[in-house]
Amino acid sequence: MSQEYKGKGKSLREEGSNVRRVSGNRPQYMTVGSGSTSESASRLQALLDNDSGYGGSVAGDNAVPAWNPTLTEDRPTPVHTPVARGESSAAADNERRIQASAIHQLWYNQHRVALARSINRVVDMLKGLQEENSIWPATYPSVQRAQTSAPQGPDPRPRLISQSTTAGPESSYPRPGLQQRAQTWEGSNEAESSKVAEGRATPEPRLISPQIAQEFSILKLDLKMGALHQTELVHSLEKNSIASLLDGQIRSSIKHLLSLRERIEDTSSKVLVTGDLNAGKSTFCNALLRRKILPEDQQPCTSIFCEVLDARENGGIEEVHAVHKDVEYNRHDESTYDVFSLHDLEKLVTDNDNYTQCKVYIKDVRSIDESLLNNGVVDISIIDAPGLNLDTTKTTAVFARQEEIDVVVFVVSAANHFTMTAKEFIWAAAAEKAYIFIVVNGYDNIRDKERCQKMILEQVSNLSPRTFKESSELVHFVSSNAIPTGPSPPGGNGGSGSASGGGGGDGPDFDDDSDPKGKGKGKDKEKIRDFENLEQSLRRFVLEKRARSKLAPAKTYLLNVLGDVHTLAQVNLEVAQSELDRVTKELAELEPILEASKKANAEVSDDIDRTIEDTCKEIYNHTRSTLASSIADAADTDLGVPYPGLLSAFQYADDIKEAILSQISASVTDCEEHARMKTVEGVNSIKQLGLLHLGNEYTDLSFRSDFMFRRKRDILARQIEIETEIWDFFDVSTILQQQEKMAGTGMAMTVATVVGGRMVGGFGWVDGALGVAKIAGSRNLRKLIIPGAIAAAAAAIYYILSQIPHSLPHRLTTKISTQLEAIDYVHANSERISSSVRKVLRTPANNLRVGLQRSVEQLGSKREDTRKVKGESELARKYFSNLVIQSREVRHTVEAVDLEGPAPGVAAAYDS
Ligand SMILES: Nc1nc2c(ncn2[C@@H]2O[C@H](COP(=O)(O)OP(=O)(O)OP(=O)(O)O)[C@@H](O)[C@H]2O)c(=O)[nH]1
Repeated sequence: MSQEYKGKGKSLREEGSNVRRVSGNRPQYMTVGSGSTSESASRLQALLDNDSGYGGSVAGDNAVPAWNPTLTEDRPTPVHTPVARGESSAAADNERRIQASAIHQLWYNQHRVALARSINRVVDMLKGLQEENSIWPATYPSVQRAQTSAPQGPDPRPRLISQSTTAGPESSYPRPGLQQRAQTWEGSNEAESSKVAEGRATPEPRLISPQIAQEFSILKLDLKMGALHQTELVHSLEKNSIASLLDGQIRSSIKHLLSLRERIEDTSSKVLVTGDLNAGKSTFCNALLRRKILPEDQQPCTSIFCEVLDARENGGIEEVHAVHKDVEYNRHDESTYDVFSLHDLEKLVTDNDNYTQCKVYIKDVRSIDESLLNNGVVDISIIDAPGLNLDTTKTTAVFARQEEIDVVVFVVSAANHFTMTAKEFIWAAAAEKAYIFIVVNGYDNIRDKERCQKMILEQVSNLSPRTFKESSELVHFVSSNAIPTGPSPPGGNGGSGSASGGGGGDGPDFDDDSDPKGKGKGKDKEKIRDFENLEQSLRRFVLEKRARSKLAPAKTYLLNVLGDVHTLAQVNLEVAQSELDRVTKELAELEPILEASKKANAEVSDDIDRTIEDTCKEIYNHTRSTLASSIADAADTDLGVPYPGLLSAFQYADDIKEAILSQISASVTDCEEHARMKTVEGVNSIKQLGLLHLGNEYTDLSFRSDFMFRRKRDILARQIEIETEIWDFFDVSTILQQQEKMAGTGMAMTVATVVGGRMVGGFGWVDGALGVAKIAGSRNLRKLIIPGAIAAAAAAIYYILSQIPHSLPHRLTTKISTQLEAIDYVHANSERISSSVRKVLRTPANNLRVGLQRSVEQLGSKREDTRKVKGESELARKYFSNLVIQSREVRHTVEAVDLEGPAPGVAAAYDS
């Protein structure tokens, strides 16, 4: 950094050469010296040369950008007008001034740097806040009201920020210029309709007390919409909308901070001279310049702002630049202004439609320790504003608030005191400028001077208490027209070498190069002395107290913005913390639920499988056994088919067949009915599982059991095709079976049985016949043999035919059973029924599985979301807790910049 100051060191080492250094576009300053600068003064000056403004402690601190290397250019050694004093006393005076000036500059630099560094930190802070706000939309505190209307039930959102925690001393430190705002808020709060309060049903989780909300000054969200109260508006907005509004406020705050930094780095100061119409503002400016530059008239004449600057800033050329409307003045761009000579000024300022302001470059005729413009310390320009009236009050007030205006000099007519417009202006300006320099002009017109002073001061105490506190320095009673002025520009107003005596008519008449101090007599002398006093005070005010005028706005703004940032950080820290607590709790609850859900998912899946398998197995077995026994017992059951007799035996066989088949079919239907019932049970048990594990999230599917087994009824008749054969009617085994059954039941053996049995049994019957023959004798036997045989045969035939109703069903059943076996009927049907059930059960089962899976997935993604929120909240908490600390630190630094105390150095130089 020291390199940046090489140039300066050189310029100051050239001290004594008494030449003005010209470097580039920078305003030029005189680097002068008496040649008799003492060692201590040189040391101080050298110290100043090397003073980067940061002191030794901050070498290498990258956070602070390099200053303009011309830092010390605004504090060269003042040159002095030789006075008629002893040479040694003049030299001592000179040295004292050099030292004082240097000390003052060191003091000034120190504060300036502290503030500039704080501005940098706050800008970084705000940029960080902006970034954070885009990731984690910051909460803007709302006013806490209608607490009683807040529901008492469980609130899933973070807890309220209690008034006691946020309204502590940390957050409510005094900040400048907030009184009015606080009143406005209080009034509006009271006026809030209960309807609106009721309408806001949702309790806002991040509330702070109205006091804190009122304190927002810089980052206050300015919403002007309809009749809704501002707080209501903020409240009714989405969090993201608030965040984007806040982003806008931060952005404009950063912009303002950067312009403030530019301003405090700017070495020049602007003095705005304003006041009532015809109060003598132009006369006062001319008196300050000791030249009749600005037109004076008994009628209001100044209609535009005239900024008087040192001609050195315009290459030493005296001229007027009339700035075009709606363009920004740039001296190097002639399209932004028109050039006029000084004597055109009168016309320019009185009758003007084309220009908004004039830049008047003049050569300063005064010496460096007398002149305000050319004071050797800082570039000063004087702005003569139009007289205030209802039209111009606002414009001028806006102008006065412009950042580059350091000092407002208010000219008030001693005869008129403060008019209403004057009061309005001062009130408005007081918000921005802590102090106003008041010139009570035309004092020569006042007879009872004491009374005038008393009344004016009383008014000042009401208008600007701080100015009143320093009224000896800031309120001056003068007669500007009594000050002798130099020659006016060629063709301009005023006369060469004569004082302006237009108003009072008692102005002294001095020669140009004569010493007015020496020639003024009596009252005039007094007036001149008063004016010189004013000049010294004004110099002090501008030069010495420029720390206040230039640095105070930066300090004020910094304190305000830091206060806002601090409050925002505190509120958001609490919000982030409660958010973190909430999600941590939520996560702690969620994790086991998720795990249980995963486990349940697997278990339920097994349960479902088991239910389906068990049901199907049971149905299969049941069907199989039912059908098997139904087929086997078909012949023995009452088929309900009456035997129509031998003639219809074949029809009878067909009927029997049909009856057997329909019996089997009926049995199948029974099995299906059973399966249906079991399916309903299965579906219900799956539903129970669903309700158990998914609760309300379970979506039940409507199940229509009557839709099951609808197609199939005549399948069996088509499958079985049995031809009735003759032998089916004579089923011997059935007959024998029948016989055995009868024997078993104790019935007597009939001949036919014996005969039939033997006959059917083989040739054994011959033996039987022989046996009978032996008993009956052979002759008799021979007689009996033929009819006997016929009878026996007839009996046997009869018997056999009579057995058809018994034997036929068995025979047919056997045949059907054989065919059914061949087509694996029992298994096929059992399989059909059970697989149909399986299919039906799979639908709710899959539905439940999907539901369970979805539930697990939802829980999983909820956990992910919660984890994300937790991560973000953690970062936000860290960020805001750092911000709380940082903003507090910077605030302490800014508070330590004491602009109120007496500025060291210069006072000693000018007090003498
Ligand atoms: N008696 C007396 N007359 C003064 C004094 N100062 C100014 N005047 C006169 O008052 C009249 C108005 O002075 P200006 O300087 O033009 O007033 P102004 O405030 O600049 O006027 P506008 O800018 O047009 O509002 C002139 O005639 C001045 O001579 C003073 O101290 N005493």
